[in-house]
Amino acid sequence: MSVSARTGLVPSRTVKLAPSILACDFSRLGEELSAIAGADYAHVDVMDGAFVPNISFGLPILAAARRASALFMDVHLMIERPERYLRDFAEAGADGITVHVEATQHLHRAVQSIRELGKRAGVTLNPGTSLEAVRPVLADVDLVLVMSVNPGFGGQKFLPASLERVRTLRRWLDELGSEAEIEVDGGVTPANARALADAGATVLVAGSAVYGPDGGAAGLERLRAALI
Ligand SMILES: O=C(CO)[C@H](O)[C@H](O)COP(=O)(O)O
Repeated sequence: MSVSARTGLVPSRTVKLAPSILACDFSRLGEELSAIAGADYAHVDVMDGAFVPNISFGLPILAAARRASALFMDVHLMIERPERYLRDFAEAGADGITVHVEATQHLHRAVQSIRELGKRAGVTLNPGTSLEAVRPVLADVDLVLVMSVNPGFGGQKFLPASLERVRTLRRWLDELGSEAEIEVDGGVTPANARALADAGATVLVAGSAVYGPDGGAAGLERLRAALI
């Protein structure tokens, strides 16, 4: 394994890359998914216009992506009361489903339902929400997603306080002996990818840093290079 140019240390964890299809050209969804075939996950951002001030897409687009690609579909539900739709998203092709702590009154039940559907269960929280909100379910989840922008839009600037949040979560998970992933989403670029990995992130989501304005996913290799 390579030595980090920034820290001089050997990273102990492999970092996965999860391009967000929110930034792709939807008129060419199949090609845009093929362009990221070398990634680890396809990140699928579902927004309802209520939990976040934007509407992205829903079940039919996930089902189309599922038909077009064998990639792991990493579905991030930015919707209110996600428990209403967990089965639908599982049946439409999700491999992992992540719900917001702010969007449900029954977090354990939502996580349990995702696992009962045979899917990887994730929880996430907005940048302004205390990390303590996820602590009660840490032993029961497969992934914690740290939002490093306020959710709702791609192309926003990374919030630097997210790095400390990743470090704290990594400590809490290590104390529990948990193998859960720590995923980071929002404003991830080659300039901050290495620091996030060193802080303990194991999955990096990136939209605008992967997909170019004219399509294609040249940014994927730039991100990978930044992690060497
Ligand atoms: O969840 C999201 C927005 O709510 C997006 O996945 C995220 O913002 C990625 O986009 P970018 O890499 O362009 O910041």
